[in-house]
Amino acid sequence: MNELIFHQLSKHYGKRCLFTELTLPLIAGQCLLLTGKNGAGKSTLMRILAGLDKPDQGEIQADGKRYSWRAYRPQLQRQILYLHQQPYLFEGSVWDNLAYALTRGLPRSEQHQQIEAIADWAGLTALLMNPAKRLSGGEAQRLAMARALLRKPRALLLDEPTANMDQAARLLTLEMLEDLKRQGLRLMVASHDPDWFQAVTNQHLAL
Ligand SMILES: Nc1ncnc2c1ncn2[C@@H]1O[C@H](COP(=O)(O)OP(=O)(O)OP(=O)(O)O)[C@@H](O)[C@H]1O
Repeated sequence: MNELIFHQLSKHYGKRCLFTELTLPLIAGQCLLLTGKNGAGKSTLMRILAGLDKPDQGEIQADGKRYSWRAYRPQLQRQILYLHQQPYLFEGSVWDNLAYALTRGLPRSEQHQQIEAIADWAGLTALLMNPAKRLSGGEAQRLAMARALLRKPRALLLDEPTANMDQAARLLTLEMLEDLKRQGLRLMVASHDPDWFQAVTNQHLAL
């Protein structure tokens, strides 16, 4: 059993309702596309799923049991990673940023192997010793994805992942998302440009 379903999710700010009693399954190997106009609540919803913001109410059905959002919050923060469209990168090199995501106490050889493998996957090998803060928008987004994957999440939530990218970088991102689906990861993509993500989308939620 490998289920991860959100039930009865609601969020208001004052009198304004962003969403109410939403049911939302995150399915292994599938991508859910999230659309809605500016201010519709896409980022808020993703931050709630990742345990970063509180809903008014909500429950999680995970692996055969049902939990309140509050009780399951620590697991959400570990299992579901939210990537902002302008990823926060630490001072230091690309390598340092990747190393930061690895479990403490990992043998040095294992650490090197994991960093080199993920850098290769994300097309960052030639940039490993470069300062992370000097990466282009597309490179920074790929580093953020690679760093998140080293934490072995159950789901990755990407907020406008291709904003400010050129055509080649967008295509590369799509290929990476396809590959993550093949590996069985749950994906959610918030975008104002749904046509771009049509090929990787399995479900569509419009807020
Ligand atoms: N802490 C807060 N207090 C009050 N209102 C908030 C708070 N955080 C967000 N909002 C409001 O909630 C609404 C939803 O914001 P959110 O960022 O989730 O929208 P979005 O769909 O991601 O928008 P965009 O497409 O512009 O990124 C907005 O009107 C925003 O101003």
